[in-house]
Parts: sequence; structure tokens; C-alpha cells
Amino acid sequence: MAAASQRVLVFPSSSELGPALARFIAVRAQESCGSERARFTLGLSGGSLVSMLSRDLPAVPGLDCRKWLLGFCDERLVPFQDPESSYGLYKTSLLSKISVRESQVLAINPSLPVEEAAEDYATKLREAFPGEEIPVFDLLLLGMGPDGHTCSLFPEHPLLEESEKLVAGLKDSPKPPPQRVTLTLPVLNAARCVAFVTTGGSKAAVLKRVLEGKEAPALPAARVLPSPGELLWFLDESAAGSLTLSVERPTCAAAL
Ligand SMILES: O=C(O)[C@H](O)[C@@H](O)[C@H](O)[C@H](O)COP(=O)(O)O
Repeated sequence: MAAASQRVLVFPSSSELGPALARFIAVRAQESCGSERARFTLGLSGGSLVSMLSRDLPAVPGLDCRKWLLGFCDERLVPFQDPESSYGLYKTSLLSKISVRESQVLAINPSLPVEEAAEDYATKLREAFPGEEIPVFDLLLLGMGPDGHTCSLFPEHPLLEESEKLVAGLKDSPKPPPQRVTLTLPVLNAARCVAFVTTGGSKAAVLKRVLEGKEAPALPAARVLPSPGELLWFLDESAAGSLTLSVERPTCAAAL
């Protein structure tokens, strides 16, 4: 099944991409908070996204995060003080700058064994999205590795077939650290909007496979096809260098 709508947005470099992504998040947040949901649920990923958001989100004029609820698309099972902890990094580099309180963040409990940490995080999600069989996030921000993984869903890993659990634990992540907790594909594909953020020439070949290839089995990132949600790819020219499909090149001030 294809995503209900897909857009591929290409920016000259991450210096232009980051502010455009930040404005996009702010606009979507304002729309969600003004809707009957009266809040904005945002799923974060680790990797290079942490520094991009920390640089560009606080710079959005008038950003109001009081009704935001943040979760993690995946997280490394390490203490929050560990430099590998995505929550720890966001906490020190972003959350205080945008006045997001701890009570607005759904985080894993890194002191639990990995399977229990996954179940505990799933319980937190069920409580935060009452009445929803699968939590529907307003926006999930995802990265993609050079092997086509996203979240902690890796190529050829059995977790790609998970259809029951909202959250899964794994002990054998090929990207360190090995123990992680991740949202599963049913949750990713239930989101109102998913935005991949991918920059750099090291991603060009895999991006072509994900967006233009017809491989079976499909790479993890190619399996993220929210329906009826939207799918957006925020790319820089280096990452988009091998694509032949039609893309948009928004101007700086363009509303996305
Ligand atoms: O824990 C992690 O590392 C991430 O959540 C992971 O899925 C990441 O988003 C991709 O590996 C892309 O990372 P980069 O943006 O740093 O290439």
C-alpha cells in the first residue's frame, strides 16, 4: 500500500533544510493545537536530527510548546546521562530552550531490562492516547541510516514483521548501542504525518533504492507508508543527488 500522499522536498544544504523543517513543525503544531485534539503529539528520533532541531527549533519566532507531547520513535537503552541517550541529548540541548517540561515527554525507563522497557513504554503510549488502538501521532520525525534502517528497524530483522506490539525491544542492533526500544511499523504507518530527514552524500545510494527501487523484501525505510497519513522527505542536494523522480525545491520563505 502506498502512502496517501508523498512529497520529496530538496534544500541546498542542511543550513536551509533545518530552518524550513523547524517552521514546518511549528505550523503543524499550531494546526494540531487549534484542532479539536487541542495538543500536538510529536515523535523524535536520534542521530543527526538532535543537533538540527536543537539549532533551528528554538529560533522559530513565537514558538509555543505548552500543548506539545513528545515521544521517541526509538531510543537507546542507556542511562539518560550517557551521551548515547537520545532523550539525554534532547534534554540538555533542546527541551529547556523551548520550555518543554519533563511531564510533556514520554520516555523509556532505561533501568529496566529491554523487553520490560518496551512494554513499559507501550503502556505509557496507551495511557497518553486513550481510546486509540494504535496511537496516532500528529508528526513523527525519522532519520534513515545508510543501510536503509529507520528507528531501530534494521534490514532483514524479524521486527519488521511485528504486527501486534506497539513497541519492541531489541538486543542485537547492528548500530550501537545494541539494546534499543523502537516503535513498530504499525505505529509509524498510523501517524497523521511522517517526515524523514536525510542529508549527506552517504545517503544518496540508499535513498534511490528506497524511493525509486522496487526491491523485495523492501528496506525498512521503504516500508514507512502512512495511510491515510502524509509522507514527506526533507533532503539536501547531496542526499538527493541520484534521484530521478520529481522533487520540490521550496524557496526559503515557502510555506510547506
Ligand atoms: O538511534 C538512532 O541512531 C536513530 O534513531 C537512527 O534511526 C537514526 O535516525 C538514523 O541512523 C539516521 O541517523 P543520522 O541522521 O545520524 O544519519
